[in-house]
Amino acid sequence: METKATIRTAATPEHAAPEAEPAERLPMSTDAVVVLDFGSQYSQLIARRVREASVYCELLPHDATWSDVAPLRPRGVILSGGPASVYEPGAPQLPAWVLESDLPVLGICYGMQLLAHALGGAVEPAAEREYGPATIEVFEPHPIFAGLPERLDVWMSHGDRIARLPEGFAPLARSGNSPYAAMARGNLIGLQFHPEVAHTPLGRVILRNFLYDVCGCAGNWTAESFIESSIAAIRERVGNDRVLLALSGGVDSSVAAALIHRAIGDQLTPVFVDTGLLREGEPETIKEVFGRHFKMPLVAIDAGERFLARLRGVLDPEEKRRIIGDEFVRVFEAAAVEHGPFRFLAQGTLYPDVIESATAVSKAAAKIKTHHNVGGLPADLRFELLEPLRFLFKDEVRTIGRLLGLPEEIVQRQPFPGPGLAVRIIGEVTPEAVTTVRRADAIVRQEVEAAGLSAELWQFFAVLLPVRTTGVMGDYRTYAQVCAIRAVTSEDAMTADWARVPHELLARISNRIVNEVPGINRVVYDVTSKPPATIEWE
Ligand SMILES: Nc1ncnc2c1ncn2[C@@H]1O[C@H](COP(=O)(O)OP(=O)(O)OP(=O)(O)O)[C@@H](O)[C@H]1O
Ligand SMILES: O=c1[nH]c(=O)c2[nH+]cn([C@@H]3O[C@H](COP(=O)(O)O)[C@@H](O)[C@H]3O)c2[nH]1
Ligand SMILES: NC(=O)CC[C@H](N)C(=O)O
Ligand SMILES: [Mg+2]
Repeated sequence: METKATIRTAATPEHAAPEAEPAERLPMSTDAVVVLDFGSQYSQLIARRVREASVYCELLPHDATWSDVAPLRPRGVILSGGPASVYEPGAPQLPAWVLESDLPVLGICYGMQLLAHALGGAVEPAAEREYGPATIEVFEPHPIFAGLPERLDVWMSHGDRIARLPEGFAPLARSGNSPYAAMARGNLIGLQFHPEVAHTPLGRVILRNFLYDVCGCAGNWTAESFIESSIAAIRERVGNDRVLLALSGGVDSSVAAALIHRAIGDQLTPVFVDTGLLREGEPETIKEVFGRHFKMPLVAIDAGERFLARLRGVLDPEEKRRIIGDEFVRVFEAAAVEHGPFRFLAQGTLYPDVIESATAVSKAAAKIKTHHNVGGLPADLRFELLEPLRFLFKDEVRTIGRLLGLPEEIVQRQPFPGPGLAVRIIGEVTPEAVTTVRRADAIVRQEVEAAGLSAELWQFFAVLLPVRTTGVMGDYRTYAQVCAIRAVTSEDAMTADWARVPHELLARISNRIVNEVPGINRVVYDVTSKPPATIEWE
């Protein structure tokens, strides 16, 4: 379940995400399906829904080859939607292996149109586009609709439609706008609507029908099976060598620590770096909590001055991220001289970090930002990476953490990005700016916790803006900086909504920040969801 042993050399492309070796990802007995990503904004959601149905799956680029896919021994293939039109020149096409493999196929939206196009049907622009809720009428029985009513509320998002079915396909359902809302020929199935989104309320049943009845999956992807197989894989890969674990005290690296420790015991050395960009009280809390719950010695390194020195004068967010990723590794290299030798660097990297950082997962998906622990790693990394959580979503990691016996105070911590306060200071990261945003952040945290809202929110924090505005305090004119408050709800950080927190809470936060934090005279609340914004401002 971790990345393949690759010692990075000068020849390795700069900042490329390390490729994982599929054979290491799951035990022989686990059923898997492949999701081919044609660029839909919902591709990750399909993967999540499949995992929720206890079937292992991976999201692969639409042009993945059979040799990419074969090690997973898939029992079926799901084709995602996508922004292109199949009949346009250059539109992504169906890889030949999909039909040659005789595997069951579920094409969703663009995926359905591709199946139709590849098998001799006709796809054309629809006279009327169909975006939003629709009701379909299922008039032909098929296992994909087993146990479902004849009329189904679904979510549509398409501008093309199938004008003629390919030979041998039967229409299964229609909507007001789509005469072919679903089609099938045996185990080749197409759906014009999106079963993966919450707005298709019975979509999970449709996906389960595909996975269990059409593909014959047993649903044996569970947290317990993951723990067992990763422990075996870690032992085999690490052998008698030693591992340096980058421990932030956050959920992901704490769970990685517990898992790897269970596999290799004291061959593991956790290293916590105080980057000088952490929240108020964080270094102390982490050392204290770690000492209470983990039976391993922790190496703590104070590297605040190094990080701040390298960030001086840097304004560009991606440049900040790259520098921080690089500096982390330099600190680990120095730690290796003192406490090593270490063959492996372990990190709590998760699937969303990988998906959003690089185009390694999806050539059709754009790079949003360089997570310091993925795309921000230097090209000359001297460690092999050990990332046992690299294919997991956050909720899966929390479940695994609980099964490994970690307490709620660790498992429920709000996520905090590795680049820390540096990406919450828009513009240059100066020691003064760090002090200012840290104080404001502490107030946000205290007040949200006092209001009893922390469990409902995914993240809540302060952002310091490089904007000064006029104010009046004690009859004097002030001209000081603006602080933005960000509070979001989310399931997995891939999408998020701004939290509708009580106005009284915002009033208390605003009052305290303006009164207690020198340099800030105005507080604003961020009311943007993700997408179109991201959770962090940089
Ligand atoms: N201050 C730090 N010291 C050592 N390693 C760190 C530090 N900050 C981040 N890392 C490494 O980078 C990885 C990614 O950071 P990230 O914030 O995504 O995960 P996390 O801190 O483990 O969990 P969470 O998302 O809950 O904060 C961590 O899992 C850890 O391996
Ligand atoms: O370890 C990390 N290194 C990073 O470089 C990084 N950037 C964002 N985040 C966290 O990831 C989630 C999604 O954030 P965005 O919506 O801002 O992309 C949110 O939970 C962010 O806090 C990071 N975590
Ligand atoms: N959501 C989709 O997959 C859209 C498919 C195609 N681009 C269309 O507009 O019909
Ligand atoms: Mg963190």
